[in-house]
Amino acid sequence: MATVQPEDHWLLDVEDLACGYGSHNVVSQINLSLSQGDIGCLLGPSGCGKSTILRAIAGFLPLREGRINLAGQVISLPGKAVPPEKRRIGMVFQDYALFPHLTVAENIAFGLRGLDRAERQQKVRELLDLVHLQDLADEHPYALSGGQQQRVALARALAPEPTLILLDEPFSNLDADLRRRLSLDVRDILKTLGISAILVTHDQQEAFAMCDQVAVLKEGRIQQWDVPYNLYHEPANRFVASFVGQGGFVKGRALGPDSIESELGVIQGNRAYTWPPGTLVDVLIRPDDIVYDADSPLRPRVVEKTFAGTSTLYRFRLSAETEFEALFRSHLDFRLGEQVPVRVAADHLIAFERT
Ligand SMILES: Nc1ncnc2c1ncn2[C@@H]1O[C@H](COP(=O)(O)OP(=O)(O)OP(=O)(O)O)[C@@H](O)[C@H]1O
Repeated sequence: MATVQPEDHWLLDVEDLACGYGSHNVVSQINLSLSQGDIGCLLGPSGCGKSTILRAIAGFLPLREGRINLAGQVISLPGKAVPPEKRRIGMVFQDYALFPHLTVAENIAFGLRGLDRAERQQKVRELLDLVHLQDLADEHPYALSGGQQQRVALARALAPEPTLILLDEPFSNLDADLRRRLSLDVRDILKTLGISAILVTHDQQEAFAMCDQVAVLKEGRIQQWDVPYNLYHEPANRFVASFVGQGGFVKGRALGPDSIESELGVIQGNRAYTWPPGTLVDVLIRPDDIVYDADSPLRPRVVEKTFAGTSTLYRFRLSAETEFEALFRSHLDFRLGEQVPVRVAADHLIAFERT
């Protein structure tokens, strides 16, 4: 298919993609671009279309609109597509999908059919080293833990030296601790090799820890494609603000471009809004925006308390219509019903006009 113009520097460039099943589009107006070596993420609630986009990139689902470019080549257009096996895209799935009758080494060697025996053995050794499974080369998958099986699946996907790796909820069968460690290991491995990847997940901590750019999806549309820091501190809309990170909204009234009057006092930030004074708004309050201050006249009541080891998440009620959360180090220990002096200490002022 046609080669993309040289000025197109993206490794992966998805433009105005729409696709779906049966009569309706499941995703549309999807635009995202990845540089060589970057890890992107599709993050969103169940059914929002994450796997559908991944299938379109892998070549398993035809495009209804738009275009996908990979490494300077157009790989998908409506009615035209490079077949999946010719895309140089590796895939890792939630259920590992290893061949049960093959050993670890044989599973990894599966994708290396073009090489002679010595080259294949050498390559398998390198990959086993990379995923730290040197000692398990002759084991069968059933003798391995979930985390080890997923490392084998990653090594197998990396063996043919793909241009891009697609990871579809690869850690969801693992417990929380292993999930966290393996996601960081996988990031290290991909970064060492300089291989680009797209991760599908509904776990925002995993997305933040592992990815350079994240697309937050809702009902088949990207709400924001951005670096994790901006998603958290500069959410593009109310959905992203609520979906990413913890927190809730408190009613307020604009005093000026960067200050809002609310039941929690006047909240000021580093953002200039264009709305006129008096506009009714909802202000986003993150749990880390609230600090304990013995001198504060603001004394909300504790209505919920979740102990999490080093910290405790409190839910406070200030009035019938104002509740918010706060995260305190756990030595600040308050009882349910207790009134606690707090104040807002936020430098990012995120607010949306009340509709
Ligand atoms: N093969 C299919 N045929 C018809 N509809 C499908 C098919 N696969 C998915 N869908 C529908 O498309 C929508 C998006 O599905 P998709 O699997 O892309 O979502 P997802 O965000 O990956 O969800 P999850 O996190 O639950 O895996 C859903 O409404 C789903 O029911």
